[in-house]
Amino acid sequence: MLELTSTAEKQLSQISQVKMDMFIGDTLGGNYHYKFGANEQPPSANPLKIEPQFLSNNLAQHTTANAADLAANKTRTDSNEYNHFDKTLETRFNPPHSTTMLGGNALSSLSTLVDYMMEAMIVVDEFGNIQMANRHAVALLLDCNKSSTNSLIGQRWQSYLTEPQKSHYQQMILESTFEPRPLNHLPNETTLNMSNGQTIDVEMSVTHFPMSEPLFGIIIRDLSKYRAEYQQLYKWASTDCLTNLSNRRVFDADLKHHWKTCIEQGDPISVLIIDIDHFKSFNDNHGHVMGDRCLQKIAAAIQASLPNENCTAARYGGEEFALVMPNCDTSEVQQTAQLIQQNINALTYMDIGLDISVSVSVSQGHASEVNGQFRTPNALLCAADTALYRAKADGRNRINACC
Ligand SMILES: Nc1nc2c(ncn2[C@@H]2O[C@H](COP(=O)(O)OP(=O)(O)OP(=O)(O)O)[C@@H](O)[C@H]2O)c(=O)[nH]1
Repeated sequence: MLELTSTAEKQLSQISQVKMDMFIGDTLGGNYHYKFGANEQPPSANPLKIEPQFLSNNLAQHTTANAADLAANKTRTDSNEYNHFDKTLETRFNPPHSTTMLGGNALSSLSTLVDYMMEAMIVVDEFGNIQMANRHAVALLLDCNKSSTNSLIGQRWQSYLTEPQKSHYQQMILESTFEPRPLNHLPNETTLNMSNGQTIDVEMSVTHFPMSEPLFGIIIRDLSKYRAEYQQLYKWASTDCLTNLSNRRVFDADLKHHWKTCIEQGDPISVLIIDIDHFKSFNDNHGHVMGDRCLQKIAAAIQASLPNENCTAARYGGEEFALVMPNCDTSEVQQTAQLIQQNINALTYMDIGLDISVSVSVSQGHASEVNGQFRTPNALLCAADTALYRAKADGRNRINACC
C-alpha cells in the first residue's frame, strides 16, 4: 500500500486544476479532499478540504449535465452524424483554459494516480506516444493480464484508433499545441484496434494536463459486454421468436420509413399479405406442435422468395405474414407472390413426421402505391388486406391484386 506524502498531496492538489470530473475521498467516505474538474473553488476555508454537501451538490449537477449531453450526443450518433467532437459539447465542458501550468513534480503524482485508477487509463504526449499506462489499460488494449504496464509505453496511441477518429485525433493533437483550448472531451463511443487484430467498442474521454510539455489523460471503458447485451435485446424486441422473421413492430416501422422515402423520391412501394389456408384444420389434425413447425417452414419459404434485402418479411399475426417491398411496383410484387405460392405448394412435411399427402396453401393480397392513389401507408396496408379477403373468398390458394 502506497501512502501519499504531504508533498504528494500538494501535487495531487495541483492536478486538480485540470478539468476532470473526479473526486478523491478518504476511506471514511465523508472527507473529500480534492475535487477534479471544478471551476468553482470549494466553499471551505481550507482549499484542500471539501465539505460532503459541496460534493453531493456538485456531483448532482455534473451528473445531470453529463447525462443530458450524452443523451443528446447519442441521438446524434444514432442519426449517423459524425459528431464525436461536437464543438458545442466541447465549449460547454471546456471553459477557457487556465493559464496555470502544473509543476514538475505533478508528473510523478499523475503517474501514481494512473496506477491507482480502477479504469483503463493511459497518458500520451503531444505526439500521441504513450507515456503512462495502468494494468487495466494493458488488459484492455493488449488483451493480456500478464504483460507489464511497460508493454504499452512508447507505443503510438493512434495505432489503436480506427478511422475516421484516427485522423481526427491526429489533427486535434497537432492543433492542441497551438490552440488556447486544447484537446479535451467527455466520454464518447468509439472503436479501438487491439493488438490481437480484433476491435472493441469503447467509451473514451480525453483530458489535457497543462504541463510545459502537454500530456493527455485518456480513460477507456470497454463497452463490448453492453453492446452484446444491446444486440441480444434488440433481436428479441424485433424478431418473432417462432419464425425468426421480423415482428409486427418492425414491419410497421419499416412500412412507415420506406413509404416516406419512396414517396419523396417518386418510387413505387408495395405491400403483400399472406395468410395460411385452413390452418385451424391443420392444427386440429396434426396438433399445435406440428402447427408451429409448419409456420416455421412457411416463414422460411417466404423469406427465400424475397426479391432483395430491402424488403421486410414479417409475421403479422398468428398465421398471417406481411411483406413491405420498397421500389417494387405491381408486376414485381405479383411475381414475388407467385414465387411464394410455388415454393409453399412444393413444401412437404415428411421431415416433421407427417404423411407425404399433407400440403398447405396460402392466400395472398397485394397493393402498390405508384401514382399517388394511396394517401397513407395505412391505406396501402388496408388495400392489400381487402385484396387478401377477396383471394380467400374466391377459393383460397390465390393471389389477388388491389385494383
Ligand atoms: N400452431 C400454431 N397455431 C397458431 C398460431 N397462431 C395462430 N394459430 C392458429 O391459426 C388458426 C387460425 O384460424 P382461422 O383464423 O380460423 O383461420 P384458418 O383456419 O386458416 O382459415 P382461413 O384463414 O379462413 O383459411 C387458429 O387455429 C390458431 O390457433 C401459432 O403460433 N401456432
